[in-house]
Amino acid sequence: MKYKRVFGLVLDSVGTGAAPDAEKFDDVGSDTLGHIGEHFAGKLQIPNLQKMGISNLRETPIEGVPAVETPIGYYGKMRETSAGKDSMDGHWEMMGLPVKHALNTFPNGFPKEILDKISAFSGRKIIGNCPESGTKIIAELGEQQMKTGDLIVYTSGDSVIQIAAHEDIIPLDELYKICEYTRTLVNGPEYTVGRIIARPYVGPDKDHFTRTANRHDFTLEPTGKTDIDYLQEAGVHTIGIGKINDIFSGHGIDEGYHNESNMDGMDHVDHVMAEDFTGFCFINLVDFDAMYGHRRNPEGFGQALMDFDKRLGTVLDQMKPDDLLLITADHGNDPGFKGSDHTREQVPLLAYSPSMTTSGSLGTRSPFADFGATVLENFDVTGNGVGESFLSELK
Ligand SMILES: O=P(O)(O)O[C@H]1O[C@H](CO)[C@@H](O)[C@H]1O
Ligand SMILES: [Mn+2]
Ligand SMILES: [Mn+2]
Repeated sequence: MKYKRVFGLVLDSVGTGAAPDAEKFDDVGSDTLGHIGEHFAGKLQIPNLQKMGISNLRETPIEGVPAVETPIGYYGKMRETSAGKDSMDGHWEMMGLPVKHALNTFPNGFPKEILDKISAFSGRKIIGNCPESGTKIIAELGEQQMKTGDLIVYTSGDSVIQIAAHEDIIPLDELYKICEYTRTLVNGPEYTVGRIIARPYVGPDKDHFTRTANRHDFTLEPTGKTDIDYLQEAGVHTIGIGKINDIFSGHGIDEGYHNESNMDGMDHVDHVMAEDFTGFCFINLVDFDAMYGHRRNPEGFGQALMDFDKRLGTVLDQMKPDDLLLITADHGNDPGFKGSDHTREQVPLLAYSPSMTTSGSLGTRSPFADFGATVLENFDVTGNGVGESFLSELK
């Protein structure tokens, strides 16, 4: 059937086991959901994800979350084909635009010419210039920044330039301007970087610094049309909640909401669900990734999943017969794995509508673009042909 409203919910970094190409990323053995389950030793309670089939889609169920006999909808997995494992690659691929060529990463720091330009533009010195976890680098260099006003510039395993600045020392407006300028330096052809990320923080000293929700991602302009563009052009209403607007540089989004947190994001979902519209609502919940995955904190990650699951219960109760909910993730970020980077994993795929009369497996789908192709088919919109719709399997 065709649905009036489609909600596409991305649980940022909630992977479900190493992808077949994990070796290329040094991520063999990663399993975000599996390791969180092991950490909770039977006490992870996610009854709503469970009844949607979160363990049915796995070879080994999440500990404490047995597979159910009859899920309420359809379940499967997706495998990424993009060259990178960052949020941008994952979301673009979901919307029909896999990232074919690897973007620049900077394991040994940034080229001097780029740093010199940022320095000249901002009138500030640059410190950091290495891959590091964002909370560690502000603990190490934040007090120095408070004295000198220098910019903390760092990266990760992803194609990112991140600029951390204490909000009292470098005002937000200035930080955003520096990031916007930095964006112009790495749009290719010599250097092509996925994201410039403003990382503001507050606090009196290294033991009390906390990052704020004023984080802002300046993403590369999509290199082609994505499914959200095709939807918007066809007059289908498009809503972005959370990082979605940033990830697509605002392209294709009619109505956008910035999230302060996962719970705030779910408030936005409740708000949008109460509206009458025909269209696609694309949601990203980033706390799983930014607050727990990169911090390698399985306790916090599991708690965040349980908190989300409660809100998911409310969403399931509010859904109308012609609503479709699709849940997936953009990559893994296993809190039980080495390092602090994303992990190349398969991602869950869950589909539910109150009008479904049967349930079953959607198998393992690739590329992620099958997700967007399904949304396109639902609204009778033609895209670029990447991905295969599973709409007809939902009954
Ligand atoms: O360690 P923090 O600053 O959270 O940064 C992480 O967040 C970035 C974007 O998700 C990743 O590239 C990784 O470096
Ligand atoms: Mn992500
Ligand atoms: Mn991340």
